[in-house]
Amino acid sequence: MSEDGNTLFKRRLEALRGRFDAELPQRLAELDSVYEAACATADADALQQLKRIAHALAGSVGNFGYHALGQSLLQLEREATRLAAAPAPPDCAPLRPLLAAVHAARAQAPTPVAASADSGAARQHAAGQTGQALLLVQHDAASGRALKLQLEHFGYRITLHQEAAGLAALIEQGGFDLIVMQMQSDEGEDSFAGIATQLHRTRPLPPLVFISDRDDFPTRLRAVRAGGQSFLPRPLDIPSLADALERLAGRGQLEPLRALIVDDSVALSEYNAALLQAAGMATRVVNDPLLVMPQLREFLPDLVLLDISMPGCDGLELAAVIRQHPAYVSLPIVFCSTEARISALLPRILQSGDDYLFKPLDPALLVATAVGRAERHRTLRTQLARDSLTNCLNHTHIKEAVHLEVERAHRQDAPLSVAMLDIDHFKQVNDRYGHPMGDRVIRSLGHLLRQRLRKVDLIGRYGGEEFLIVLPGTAGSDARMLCNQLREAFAHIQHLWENESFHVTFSCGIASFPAQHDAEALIAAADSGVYDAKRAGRNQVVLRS
Ligand SMILES: Nc1nc2c(ncn2[C@@H]2O[C@H](COP(=O)(O)OP(=O)(O)OP(=O)(O)O)[C@@H](O)[C@H]2O)c(=O)[nH]1
Repeated sequence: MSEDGNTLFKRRLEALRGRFDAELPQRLAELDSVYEAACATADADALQQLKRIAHALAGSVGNFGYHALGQSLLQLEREATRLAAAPAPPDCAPLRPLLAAVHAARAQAPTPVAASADSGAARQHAAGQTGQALLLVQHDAASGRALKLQLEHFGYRITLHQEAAGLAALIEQGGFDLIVMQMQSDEGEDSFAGIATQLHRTRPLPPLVFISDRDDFPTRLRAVRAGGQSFLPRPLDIPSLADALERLAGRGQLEPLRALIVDDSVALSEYNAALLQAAGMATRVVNDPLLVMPQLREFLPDLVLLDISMPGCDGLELAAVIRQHPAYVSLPIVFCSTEARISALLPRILQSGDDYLFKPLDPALLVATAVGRAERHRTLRTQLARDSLTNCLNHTHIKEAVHLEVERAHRQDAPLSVAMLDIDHFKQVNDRYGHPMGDRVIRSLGHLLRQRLRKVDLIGRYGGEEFLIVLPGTAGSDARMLCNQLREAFAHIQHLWENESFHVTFSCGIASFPAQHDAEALIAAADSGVYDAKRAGRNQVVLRS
């Protein structure tokens, strides 16, 4: 985390503690009054309630620095558990000194809240961004400008640099996500690569791709020694370069991991959310276990962090209900509770959960566990949901995404557009240049869409040479403008085959919610828009009303 990020994070935790401090007197007063009721009625149910409140508080206070208070609450909980299990009407007298100890511990000043969740294991999950910054180092002005233009079609923000002078300073100054560098220039063999080699010895460079006029072993070795992670010989195939850049930047994994936090304590769940957000995760908090199922469906978490002790439905019961749904059979569930409770329930916890953490939660352990589990789940789910040629969602999953987004648009009363893109005269591409070249053209369109669309947009390969994109919050007229930009960018991409280069276009149909009211109607209308665009001459966008 950067200095600023860390300061902001600390401030946020302090603010959460401020809220927790403000709520604490009321929670302790509630404990007192349940204790009074338990004494007056000698009722085991009242003792159970006392136990539950002490347990919930013990789980939260430690995270806000009240360690002595947490310990005294645990002792109170233990004693209440013992008394509630006694066969005779319970005698509350042994609880009085323990309750007094709770109030005494409350008077002790808390220790500062955890400063940072950063640790070796707490890796920042790369944040997504459109328009990655790319440094293009090309000696030859004309080919540099042409390459700049081609890469801009894919959505990269390009800085073109043409001389050895100033190159080291430019790279050292930073701010580039990727570097594409020509190996040879007329200033001498490897003049650029020599600079990269010097820099590479002293610091990590951004992912670096070399382009070379020569393709022999010594040249490739020099590229490796200069820190090059990819090497492409000329004549340069632009989609292959774009593929290499996407692979190096790991764009397939840029969407943040999602954690659903289920805990009846508002303060504790927000605290945990702040820790996970600081580690790059997107979070959603649910304080009422009965509201979890719709949130699972809408938020599609990569992990559920589940408190065990909750009123109405405890964490173990909730996990069992979640597992009844085939879609959530492999969703990681991490339970949280106090050590004594986890130890007692371990067999049941391991039956429906994947891991468990003791409260108060250790921030670094929480982050490491959550990120690690969520990352594995995401990788697995991605492999199942993605089309292997393009790395876009496959047919089933993009259709499912349309259904989910239509539901969301209904709920939020927000616009939504879907667009079907169908490559023009694709049979001719295959017939003339061969099937593998056709595959590369399909991949380049998938790549362009990933680069140019927002993170919230969904991209799927609907059929052979057909893509379906889902644009939440986007009205039809805006979608038409966007698809026309995509259409022009794609039409400008130069595909290279042997010594020939060629261009390909697509036709596009758009349909929007609420004019089309359900997912099937949207897809059908977008499809008929494609049909109209083809009939009108191809390489155009048709918006169906
Ligand atoms: N290379 C490649 N070709 C594919 C793939 N899937 C489908 N195709 C081919 O895509 C072509 C689609 O052809 P058509 O549906 O006749 O349409 P078109 O030639 O694109 O013509 P219009 O859509 O009318 O512009 C067929 O030749 C399919 O074999 C694929 O994964 N890779």
